[in-house]
Amino acid sequence: MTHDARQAALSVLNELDQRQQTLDSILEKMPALPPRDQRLFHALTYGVLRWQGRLDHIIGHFSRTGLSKISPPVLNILRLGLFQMIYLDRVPVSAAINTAVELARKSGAAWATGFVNGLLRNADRHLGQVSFPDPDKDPVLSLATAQSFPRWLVKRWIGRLGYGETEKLCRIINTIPPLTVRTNTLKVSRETLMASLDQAVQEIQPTRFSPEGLSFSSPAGAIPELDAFQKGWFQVQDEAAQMVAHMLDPRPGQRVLDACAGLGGKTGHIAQIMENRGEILATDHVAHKLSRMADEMARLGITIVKPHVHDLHRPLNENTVGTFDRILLDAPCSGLGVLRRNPDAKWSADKKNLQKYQARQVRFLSHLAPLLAPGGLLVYAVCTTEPEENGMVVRAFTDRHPDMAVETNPAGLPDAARPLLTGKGYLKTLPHTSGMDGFFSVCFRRKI
Ligand SMILES: C[S@@+](CC[C@H](N)C(=O)[O-])C[C@H]1O[C@@H](n2cnc3c(N)ncnc32)[C@H](O)[C@@H]1O
Repeated sequence: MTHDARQAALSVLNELDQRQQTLDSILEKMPALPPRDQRLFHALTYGVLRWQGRLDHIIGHFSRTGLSKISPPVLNILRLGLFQMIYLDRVPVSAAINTAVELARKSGAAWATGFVNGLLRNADRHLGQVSFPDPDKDPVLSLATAQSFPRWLVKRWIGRLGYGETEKLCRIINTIPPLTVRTNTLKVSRETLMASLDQAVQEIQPTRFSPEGLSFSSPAGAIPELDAFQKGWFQVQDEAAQMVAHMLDPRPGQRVLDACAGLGGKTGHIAQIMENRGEILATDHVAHKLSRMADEMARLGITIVKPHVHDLHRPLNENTVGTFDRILLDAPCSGLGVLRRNPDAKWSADKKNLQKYQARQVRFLSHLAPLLAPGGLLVYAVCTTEPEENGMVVRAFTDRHPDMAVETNPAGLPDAARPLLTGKGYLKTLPHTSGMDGFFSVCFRRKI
């Protein structure tokens, strides 16, 4: 991978076009660039993915060749150039165009150099002439184009939330999300952590709903380089995600199953609420995630977590793993509530198939229910607010498992977060109403 920020961003965008990996998984494998290049790389990659739909509309206005006929790498070069011209004040227009032309030259297609140069110079002179679809004539197309979202998603949101709210939601998803961390209360208090981070970050403040959270902007360096991180004083976690372990209400000394533990964001939180006493079986079907999770637990000073590779398409064997007082299913989902952090997911056609996610979630819940001790609690959480993955999963699950009842007033939830509960006991967050990621969680109690 090159050290040049623009070339690196282009490589990542081209790799995403192969549709086999997510942005997160590509970035994980990428060596870090020098800090200044890293910031520009980040701004370019995330910015282009956020604004891709709008950028394409503008490119379409100035191109005589239809977008589908432009080769994907050249289209990405145009998007990168245009993005810098429109959204990055600190990059002079001439630099945006010249570096795009240079990328085209290096791409090997001789014709592309003149095409990129001509189109971007034309766009610079006549940007004001680009018109956008009229919201009165076609609200879906208008919002989808202006705010850069796929039409199917805007149509679904306007149908459910109305035009005005959908516009607010789209606007906030296109902003850079706050950095939020959760204090590791096994090692430090939120106040001490806040004081220790004060010099290294800007605009630091305690979170409103979570008792352990802090949000801030502009850290001086990469998060893993901060002294407080190296001491294991916090984990990076959005405030909405910080609600989930509280919904589960784990107690010291209990047996807990974290069934989709991944890299251990919720596992660490559960362990700290349990005061690092008891046992957490942390399962996932990806072994290397669990080995990173184990390193993460060591950093946090947590000793009660046992990683266990398991594919939840099969039930866990009760004779081997036993029963649990608490079970968390932080389920794989469409992720449509976290598009602000994962803008590449906007453009994944796979996300349309919500029935596929729903069927998997109901199946996983059904495999976990028999492992819950009578009177025990099971939390189902997803980072999406689409009904197919929220209430419809709850109904399908409780229809099949009449012994499981929704806790309408979960005892572990902090008082400050109670206003986020619906009358049915669902905890729902949306970025445009609370500033948090779009999350859904619900707590079931086993009656017998
Ligand atoms: C939402 S993520 C979990 C995030 C994690 N709980 C956290 O807080 O950091 C969902 C997890 O489900 C896992 N997963 C997906 N399919 C699975 C399966 N068939 N069996 C077990 N785990 C699965 C994924 O590897 C992923 O880590």
